[in-house]
Amino acid sequence: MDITSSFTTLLVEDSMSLGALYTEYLRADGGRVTHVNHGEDALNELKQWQPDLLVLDIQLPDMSGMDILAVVQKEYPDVTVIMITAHGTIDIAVDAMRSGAFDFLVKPFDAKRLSITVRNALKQRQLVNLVAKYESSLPKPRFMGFVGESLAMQTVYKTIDCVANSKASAFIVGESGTGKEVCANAIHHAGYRCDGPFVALNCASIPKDLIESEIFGHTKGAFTGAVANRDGAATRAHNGTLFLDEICEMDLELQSKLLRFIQTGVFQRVGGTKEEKVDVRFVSATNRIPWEEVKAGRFREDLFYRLHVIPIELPPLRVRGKDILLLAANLLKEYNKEEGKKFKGFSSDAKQCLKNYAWPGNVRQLQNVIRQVVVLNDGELVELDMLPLQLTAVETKQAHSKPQPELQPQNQYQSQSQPKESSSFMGSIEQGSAYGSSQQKLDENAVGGKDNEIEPLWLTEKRTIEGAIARCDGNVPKAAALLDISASTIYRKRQTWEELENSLTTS
Ligand SMILES: Nc1ncnc2c1ncn2[C@@H]1O[C@H](COP(=O)(O)OP(=O)(O)OP(=O)(O)O)[C@@H](O)[C@H]1O
Repeated sequence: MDITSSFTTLLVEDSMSLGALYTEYLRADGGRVTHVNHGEDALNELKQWQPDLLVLDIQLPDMSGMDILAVVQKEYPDVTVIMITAHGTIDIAVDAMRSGAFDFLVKPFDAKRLSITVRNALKQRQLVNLVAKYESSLPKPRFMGFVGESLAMQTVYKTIDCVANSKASAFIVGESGTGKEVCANAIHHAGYRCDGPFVALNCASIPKDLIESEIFGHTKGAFTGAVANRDGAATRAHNGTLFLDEICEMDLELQSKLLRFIQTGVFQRVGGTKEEKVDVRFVSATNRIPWEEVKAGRFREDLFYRLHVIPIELPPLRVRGKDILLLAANLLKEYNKEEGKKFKGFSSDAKQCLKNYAWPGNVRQLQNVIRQVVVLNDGELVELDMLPLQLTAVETKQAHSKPQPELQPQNQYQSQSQPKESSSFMGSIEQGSAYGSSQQKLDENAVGGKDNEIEPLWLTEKRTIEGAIARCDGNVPKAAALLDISASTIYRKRQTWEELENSLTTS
């Protein structure tokens, strides 16, 4: 293919006669040329369209070609610039190349000289485009805070790229710990709103009677404790992104107020009388199945359609193949650094175990496991017996068809190669006696005794979680934070326990 067969050029040359001459040269080479003779005109043209080549005289009546070059480098980096210089300004032309111009031509030059420079410039453009195309077709191992090169994650990255510059509402679904917040952040930072604020609001962790004021703000005296006017998330997110995490946990009454806000961008503070208008892009997330919530009457259908414009599904870690080891290796490196350890990698048994495990808590659980291994062990290679018992026990991907309980944050992570006393590095919640006895049962089972005392895992988990809530004086969000799970996970689990208990009493 002839690379010069069709290219567009903006020629900026103040001399009418030279402009006409260069236009003729460029057209003879196959270019479509627009000629202007003032810098201001050039900048106006560039606002309307971007040529393949900008052939730019350094000395212009109203400004220097260097000023235009600076604008092009910043705002239109894909435009290739060739500077035209008189003998006395060669030094400036050299500076121009340092600042990103492709080449320069010294006046006077003939058609042949111009043609060679243009061909070189077009050839370089073609190569740059080819490399960019090739690079974009390669799987990306990292993307805007994500680590992962599986096909499933490449699809997520592509979707984020496509939606980032749109104002359409995005709705992220995925199990707990799959990276929904990372995704919301990526959508914000990859788009034109990146210089604006990113405001995240966890609808599950804010008490019901405070959430309206958290979103819309309040006026002084609106309720007991409202000692001053306060901006809500809606105001703070103006010109940016409002991330509504755990949206399905939102109270139905508030859902209707949110619907109006989403439709109009207009809201009123709690206790206020004035309407305020903001420009906000909405990104929502849930680890529930949103349509099921609509069918169950817990999530308004009209709100669902407003928010669920661009759905993004984050795959669970267990279906992400080689991402498990890629993430594990990255985390090992990171935690090594933080903990001053020297691990270089994983033994093949350990790798196999990590790959086979079902990861019900997804990336967050993997983080916890690797952190635990690094804190509790020393050496160069992570061996199988350094992994928590839970991983080396029976649960495999095949056995795991739906989200399972999160890993317990304490002794269940106990490394088999370490003494028990060293296991409380996460010690935000002390070991409850019920939890302690269940660990004891596990240990007894490990040495082959008292099988009849083993209870279902969900009961152990329930005791641990309810114990943590009791220790936090009934504050579910606080307990969730200390257990390193989300509040909605607790609510979901409570529902499941209830169902299990009901089925046990009826059977
Ligand atoms: N692909 C990934 N690469 C690197 N880190 C990740 C990835 N996915 C998640 N993480 C990390 O895992 C942790 C959990 O991620 P995040 O909070 O975004 O999950 P989530 O789906 O919002 O969970 P939840 O529903 O429980 O709130 C964070 O520390 C995040 O940085």
